[in-house]
Amino acid sequence: MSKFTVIDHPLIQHKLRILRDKNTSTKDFRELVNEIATLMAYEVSRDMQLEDVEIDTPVAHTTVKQLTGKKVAVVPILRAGLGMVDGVVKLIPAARIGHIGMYRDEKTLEPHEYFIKLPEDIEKREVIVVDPMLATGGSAKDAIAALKKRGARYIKLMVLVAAPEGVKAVQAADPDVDIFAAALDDHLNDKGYIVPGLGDAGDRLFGTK
Ligand SMILES: O=c1ccn([C@@H]2O[C@H](COP(=O)(O)O)[C@@H](O)[C@H]2O)c(=O)[nH]1
Ligand SMILES: O=P(O)(O)OP(=O)(O)O
Ligand SMILES: [Mg+2]
Repeated sequence: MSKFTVIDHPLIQHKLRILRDKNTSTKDFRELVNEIATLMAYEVSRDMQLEDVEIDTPVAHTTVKQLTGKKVAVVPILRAGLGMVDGVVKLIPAARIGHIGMYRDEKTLEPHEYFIKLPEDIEKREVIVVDPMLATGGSAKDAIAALKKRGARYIKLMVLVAAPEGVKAVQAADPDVDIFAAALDDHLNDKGYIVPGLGDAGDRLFGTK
């Protein structure tokens, strides 16, 4: 089974507290989503490979570490995942960006894919799928399936708020995909919203409701 990690750093928890508040403005919501994504990316990239290289400091010749290994692709699930991209790219500036457009049918809660565009060499890259909310898990599972169909092999899922139902669903479907969240909430309500959650992340990010 894949790993599920809650990154509960105090700064992340504090920023998430503001994000959840229904009175937080669209502007602040956007900024906070990016800030939390940056802080989470630090932990999500912890297992990146390093190699030894020799350099000269102004004082001595020495052996130090530098990044090696797989390059990264960040793949937001549209729309809401877009809000996390800049935050991750701030830490991993060479990352390529793919996009997967997905909306949830409000009644059935089934995800529907409407757009996909990925870096050509996606099979060689470590892929970080980003979406603020993991609710039923349907959107994440379909996004991961679409990535695997196109050859992606090294996939991580990074969300802000997860519901137990979504974690269970992704772990069952994709035991090779580690999941990182800033919080594990209580449950889903009958409309498929995470409780307590933060509402519809896409609408709050883009001010569409
Ligand atoms: O509280 C919520 C729950 C869901 N969303 C949006 O839906 C998808 C994830 O839903 P799944 O049921 O896991 O497919 C996610 O992309 C969000 O955009 C939400 O905003 N708030
Ligand atoms: O998953 P949805 O339907 O909430 O999509 P969006 O992220 O566009 O709000
Ligand atoms: Mg939405």
